[in-house]
Amino acid sequence: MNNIQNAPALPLNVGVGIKSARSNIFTVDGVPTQQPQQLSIDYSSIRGKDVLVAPNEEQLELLKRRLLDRISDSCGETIYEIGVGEDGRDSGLTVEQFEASMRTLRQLATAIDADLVVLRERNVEKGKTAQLLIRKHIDTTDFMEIRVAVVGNVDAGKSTLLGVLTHGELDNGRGHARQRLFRHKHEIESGRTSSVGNDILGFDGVGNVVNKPDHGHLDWVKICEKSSKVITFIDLAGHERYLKTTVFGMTGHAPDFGMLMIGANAGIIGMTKEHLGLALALAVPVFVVVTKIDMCPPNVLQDNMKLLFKMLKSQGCRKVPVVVRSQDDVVLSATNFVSERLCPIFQVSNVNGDNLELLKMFLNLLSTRMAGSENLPAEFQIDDVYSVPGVGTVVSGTCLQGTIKLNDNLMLGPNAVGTFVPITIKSIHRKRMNVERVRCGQTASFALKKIKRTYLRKGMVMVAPELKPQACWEFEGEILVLHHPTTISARYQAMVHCGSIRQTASIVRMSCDCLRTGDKARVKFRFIKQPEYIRAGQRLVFREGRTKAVGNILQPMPQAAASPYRPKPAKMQSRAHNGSSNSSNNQQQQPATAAAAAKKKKLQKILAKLCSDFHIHRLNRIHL
Ligand SMILES: Nc1nc2c(ncn2[C@@H]2O[C@H](COP(=O)(O)OP(=O)(O)OP(=O)(O)O)[C@@H](O)[C@H]2O)c(=O)[nH]1
Repeated sequence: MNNIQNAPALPLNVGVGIKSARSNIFTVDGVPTQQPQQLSIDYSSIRGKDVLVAPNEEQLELLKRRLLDRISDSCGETIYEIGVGEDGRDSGLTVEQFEASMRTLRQLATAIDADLVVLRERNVEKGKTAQLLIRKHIDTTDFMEIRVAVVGNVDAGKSTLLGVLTHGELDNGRGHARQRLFRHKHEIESGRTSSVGNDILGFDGVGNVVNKPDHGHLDWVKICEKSSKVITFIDLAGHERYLKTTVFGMTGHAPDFGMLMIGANAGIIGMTKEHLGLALALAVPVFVVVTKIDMCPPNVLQDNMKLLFKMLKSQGCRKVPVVVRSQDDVVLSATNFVSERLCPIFQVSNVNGDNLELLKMFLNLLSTRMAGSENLPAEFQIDDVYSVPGVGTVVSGTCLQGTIKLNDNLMLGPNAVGTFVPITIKSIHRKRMNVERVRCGQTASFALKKIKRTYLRKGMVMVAPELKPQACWEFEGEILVLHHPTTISARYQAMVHCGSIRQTASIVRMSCDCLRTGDKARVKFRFIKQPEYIRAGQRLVFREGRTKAVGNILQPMPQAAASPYRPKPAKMQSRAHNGSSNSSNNQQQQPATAAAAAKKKKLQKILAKLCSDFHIHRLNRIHL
């Protein structure tokens, strides 16, 4: 079985001078900038493996700038490798050089007000190297935020693992740990998650868990105040019945990573492949957690691991699976995880706690994928709307770009006719904590001034006025059909999930006559109910029952007008039916219209009877 040591070598995104996953635009104060002249900082004098041993004043200043830059690039922390040169070759320091380098790095960390933790020390041919986590102190109202979507089949142990991680108490194997996470009575009774849940796990500057439940309850504000990094778990339902909600959790809640849970004894069953496919389609990097290893016979575990490896390595996934067994493996997999190809696998038990520490260490090292667009105009997608007594209308969601501050004026929309209205931000909460601003990649709730709850819906956005937002009835996208029993042709209707938008759309035209499983096409869609705010490049999922297509938006079409005409949906077409789409559409339209007319007549009859029974005359005015 593969261990991380046997996995193909992947480039590390750490180390002095080794390029970070995101583009580096260097600045004097470590804040990312778009100004090209700042790129001219010459770092050539700090490229050597022994630069930290005895740097001069100038080198020290450059090292500090470089460190600040890397920290701001990763939104608050970086993993630094000492004893490795810029080119990655010729690594290793003598014991004295290593000690001197550590002293310099500690000095630098103090100078920039950061914590430093040694993650991994290694003896290589020419001496010693180490990887260290440098995490900047941030004030009590700020913290780094990583969102992890928790997916997997029913009974894989998702809610249980989250209960164990966030409450620090092991499970009894009969559902004890998950009880605190359920939000509805029917969930407690059935033991099944049906909604999108949020649970948080906080880490301090040196990576210790700060969650301290008080009589089984977690105080989110206290956790956030003590945390440098907060992991938000988006707990999703495993049952097929709730797939629509699970898809919404994966698209609307903008997760940075996916945690695919698999029961060791059950293996890859039910919705496991479906959920993995969804994460892959949305380009969300996935790691796997195999639970229940305490109750699984070794031969069953081995067989299921073989199948898991086979699935991850298959053409559709193209992942490099690695089993994480030690702290070294954790550091290696966390630092290479952004490459999206690596798929770390943890084997844990929620009952006896096996390997849970490795999983926590891994979670502590994850860094956000949504960074670097703080200076752009603000864009916030709404995934939920509430009416809070004494506060008013509250919306929650994710800031996709820019920064939003208290009393900012933004444009909210689109409404049913595609317009946006100006609104003012009254107050901001992050994880139930009052804050003054929210940056890209962070989730938040806003209390809005002078707006009714009924005006709002999931899928709306709040954007900076300079973006001049426009709503679209139509857009062009490129889709790949993952599954359809027969063929898809023009006028086919299905649900489009795109960000927090969830609306039925109809295919207006396609670049080919019909689409079958595995086919790719350029397709023009039209929303059925109302126009939406969409952007080019957004990922989308197009599904109806077992039919599933994935793709991305190529071109929003804000100029397309609303039409009173709604195309009749095209139901599944038979395989034999491959002729010209136009003629076939006409043939189909007649029975569809006839059926609609018959339905209307029947409804009119019922209505007339109701009116005469109850002596109501005004009902006659209702148009069917
Ligand atoms: N022995 C053992 N039992 C476990 C472990 N993890 C979870 N369980 C048990 O497995 C059962 C199902 O766990 P859940 O956490 O409800 O599973 P789920 O994946 O959240 O299920 P849905 O919410 O329906 O999607 C519960 O009775 C848990 O006590 C484990 O590591 N070992």
